[in-house]
Amino acid sequence: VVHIAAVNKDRSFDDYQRIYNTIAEKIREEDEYDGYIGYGPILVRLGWHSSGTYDKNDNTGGSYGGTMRFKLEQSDGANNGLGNARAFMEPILKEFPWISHGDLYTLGAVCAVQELQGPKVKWRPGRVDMPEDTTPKNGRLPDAANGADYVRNFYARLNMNDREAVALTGAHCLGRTHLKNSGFDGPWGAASNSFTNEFFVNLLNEQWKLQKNKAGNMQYDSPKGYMMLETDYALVQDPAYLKIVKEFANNEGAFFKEFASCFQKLLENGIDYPKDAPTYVFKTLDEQDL
Ligand code: HEM
Ligand SMILES: Cc1cnc2ccccc2c1N
Repeated sequence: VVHIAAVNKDRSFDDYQRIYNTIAEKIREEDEYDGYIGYGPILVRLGWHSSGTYDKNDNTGGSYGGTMRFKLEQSDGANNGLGNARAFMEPILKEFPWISHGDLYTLGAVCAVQELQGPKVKWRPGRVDMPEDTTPKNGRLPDAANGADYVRNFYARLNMNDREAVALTGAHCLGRTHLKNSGFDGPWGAASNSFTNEFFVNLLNEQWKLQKNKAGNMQYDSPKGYMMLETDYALVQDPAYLKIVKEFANNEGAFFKEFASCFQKLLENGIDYPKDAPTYVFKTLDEQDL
């Protein structure tokens, strides 16, 4: 499968910055969502899950076709709860009908990372909505009840190495698990809407206890009420991963640099960009004094 980015000469940086600003202002406005976590974390998850179906072996899946808009993909249990993120995007699609779903879902994720004080993430337009029958089969998104070998294998399908895998998992500094979505519970109170290297600091510094939660699923809980998935905790069980976790826990800049590059790579997996395709770095609302 080949997905060529469509270069739309009628649209400029300002058009996309306007969509960025609309999303960013809506995140700022609707701050009460999910116990005042806000929509940032779930917008990051929407962009990530739109892209996480990619398979480097046949270049299928990924963000290009915007197939997250179809009910087949939405019915994948791993996507439970993302309807709230899609509902958030509905009015944006109405106001800017010229943007593809793939571009909007990935732009929303980049906007959320930046507005939550994370690193600048480069973004390129050109994804083209594909028909429903191009939707990949369910089952390509990862399952949390696994260890390091599974995690390494899963990320290899997305063409991500150990450093990229650890950096991407660092997005679990944001938001929380919801029993009704995934059968995992928490962190309570400690859920955050600031993009930092806290995930790695907590992983190393907290006392973790593997226990069955009230849905009967295994998760790691800490006395402070934090939680980690088994696939999170795998990052300190595997020596190669552990080395990188320590680096990122001690150097937030190194984490930000790696996240910025592999998040862009994740959102662009499977897409061929013509040499005249533009690359955008959006300004935050703060940088525009908005
Ligand atoms: C092995 C890989 C991964 C697994 C098994 C996994 C699993 C999960 C689970 C079970 C949840 C809770 C969903 C819910 O109950 O609402 C979650 C939430 C989340 N994930 Fe991951 N995840 C993985 C990788 C990633 C990556 C690569 C990113 C982004 C770069 C990411 C970003 C998020 C965010 C931001 C949330 C919070 C969403 C919210 O607060 O509503 N995750 N993840
Ligand atoms: C601290 C922490 C750990 N793991 C998570 C997994 C999914 C979503 C959020 C998480 C989170 N805030």
